[in-house]
Amino acid sequence: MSSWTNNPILTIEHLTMRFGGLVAIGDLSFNVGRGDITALIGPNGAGKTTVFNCVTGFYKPTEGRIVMHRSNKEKFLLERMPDFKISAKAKVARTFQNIRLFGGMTLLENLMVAQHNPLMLASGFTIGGIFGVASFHKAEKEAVDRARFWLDRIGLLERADAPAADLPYGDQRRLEIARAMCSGPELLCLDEPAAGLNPKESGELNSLLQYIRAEQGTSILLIEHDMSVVMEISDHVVVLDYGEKISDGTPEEVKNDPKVIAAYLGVPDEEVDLVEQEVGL
Ligand SMILES: Nc1ncnc2c1ncn2[C@@H]1O[C@H](COP(=O)(O)OP(=O)(O)OP(=O)(O)O)[C@@H](O)[C@H]1O
Repeated sequence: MSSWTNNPILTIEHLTMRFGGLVAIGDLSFNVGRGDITALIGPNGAGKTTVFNCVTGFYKPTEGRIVMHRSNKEKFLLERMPDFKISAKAKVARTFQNIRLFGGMTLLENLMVAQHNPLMLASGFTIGGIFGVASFHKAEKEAVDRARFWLDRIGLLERADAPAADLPYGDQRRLEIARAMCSGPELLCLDEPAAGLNPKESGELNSLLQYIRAEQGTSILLIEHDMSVVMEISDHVVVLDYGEKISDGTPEEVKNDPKVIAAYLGVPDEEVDLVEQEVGL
């Protein structure tokens, strides 16, 4: 049986999100398997980013439940939590469609900012930091070590003190993922990580994501339009169209699903065979 049925890390149950009269997500249910790379795909406007915004606390869903099952057996109802707690307690981190690094800060500083919460805690909310309390020094050293580990991992350790804005686009994308990893997530949500990357950068991204899954044990949920990335690295693919799930399975199953082909080609189901013949699929 599949990990998303057997051992889910995230369960989304009957999720609905309305914006006034517009139903962006309608009664959507799916699971994310623990240790899997799960891709959420679908045509433009299908509701993918809205799902991410509900999972990470940027939107409060109109209806439905989103449950995070942490490895220590704790359960969190994400639809009831503010975004900072979703990151700190439920251990869900995300990146955005548009890069949101602090361009004027160095690479190292960007990764230190991601660890602000544990550092504040260790400093007793500033006082301990000012007086040089040992626990703060220890936490600070661990934060620097973690930041350096991830810079090394993405091949940017030598540029630790350079401003983030000076990096090429592909490096900035990987730095964002490294920053999200510095918060120690169990589930990493990535919104179009391969957008705008050239084939070499796309290959580097794939290796990084496979490393995160295999060596760090972090589950990944990603929105992606680049089908080569989706087919190469995902274990599980969920397809949305007009806010509803139209397919859910392995990449192979989804690729051959007539409903998916119809949604992508924009033709009715009954005409799929004809269109496939015409385009040579
Ligand atoms: N804050 C909002 N207010 C009103 N409508 C919204 C809001 N956010 C999203 N929508 C609408 O919800 C629908 C789904 O949008 P969403 O951005 O989730 O789709 P998507 O699948 O991520 O699209 P894309 O692939 O183009 O990023 C769209 O019709 C969009 O216009």
